[in-house]
Amino acid sequence: MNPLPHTYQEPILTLNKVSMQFNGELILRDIDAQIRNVVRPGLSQGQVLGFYGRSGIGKSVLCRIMAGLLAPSQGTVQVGAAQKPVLPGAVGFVQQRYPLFNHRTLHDNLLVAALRKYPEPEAREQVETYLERFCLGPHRTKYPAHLSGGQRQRAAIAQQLLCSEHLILLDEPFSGLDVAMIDEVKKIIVEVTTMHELNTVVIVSHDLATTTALADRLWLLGFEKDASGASIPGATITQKHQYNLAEMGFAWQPNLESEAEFAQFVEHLKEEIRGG
Ligand SMILES: Nc1ncnc2c1ncn2[C@@H]1O[C@H](COP(=O)(O)OP(=O)(O)OP(=O)(O)O)[C@@H](O)[C@H]1O
Repeated sequence: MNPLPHTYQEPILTLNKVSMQFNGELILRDIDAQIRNVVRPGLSQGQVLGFYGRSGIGKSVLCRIMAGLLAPSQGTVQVGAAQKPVLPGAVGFVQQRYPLFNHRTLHDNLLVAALRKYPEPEAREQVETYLERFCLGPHRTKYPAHLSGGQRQRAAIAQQLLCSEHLILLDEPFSGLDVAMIDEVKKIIVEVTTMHELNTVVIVSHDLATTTALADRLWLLGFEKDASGASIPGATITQKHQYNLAEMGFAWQPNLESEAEFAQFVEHLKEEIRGG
């Protein structure tokens, strides 16, 4: 497919020789990868990274490292336009259970998050903006236990965006959702990326078609092979497995999922994941 016009500016997330081992077992090895600010003429366009790999390969470990919640054994993670070393709280992390404070209303959950980043009057304004844009206004006085799964998820995404610096990781955002809810979450992700051009969403998912259709870049975590064909310990993201979907013509295209070329690419990804 024909790529849509775009250019790249400053780096937003840089992994520099990141390795991780637990008790002598090498889980991640020498990961060098980067997300840059993508700019489309006349549009406010954030970045969406799809992040894949076989179950148990180290995706959650790398997410915790990218979120500053776990220090790598070696290497560095730099975030933001200033490319500072990541600190806990700088990167939003929406985990599968969408943790919210149960004893606070939806509005107050968002306000607590916003007050971590903004002074009070601005924090309240930001909360109102997010309640409206994520269609949560009518539920503002409800407690988390009284929200639907989709509402909780939207609230958790809003909460993390309110207190983080543009970068947000979503762990399996489509799992366990019906088709209507998947459409809702897709809309929210597009909404997030059009709110600010530095907004960057990292989606960790086993739902390759849905995630790839939303993404402009993919990282695939896998094992490299040695000359004898045996896997080298420690999963990594090779250059070959850092797909630039914008340049391949697979980014920002409407109805991408119904295109034969796209379906073939998703099959290719499945093969690479099986092989890796
Ligand atoms: N704190 C820890 N101590 C020891 N080993 C750990 C620790 N955390 C993770 N691991 C190991 O690291 C490996 C990668 O785990 P991780 O949860 O990152 O996999 P994953 O790719 O996210 O899997 P899934 O897709 O099934 O969620 C596993 O073998 C796991 O047992």
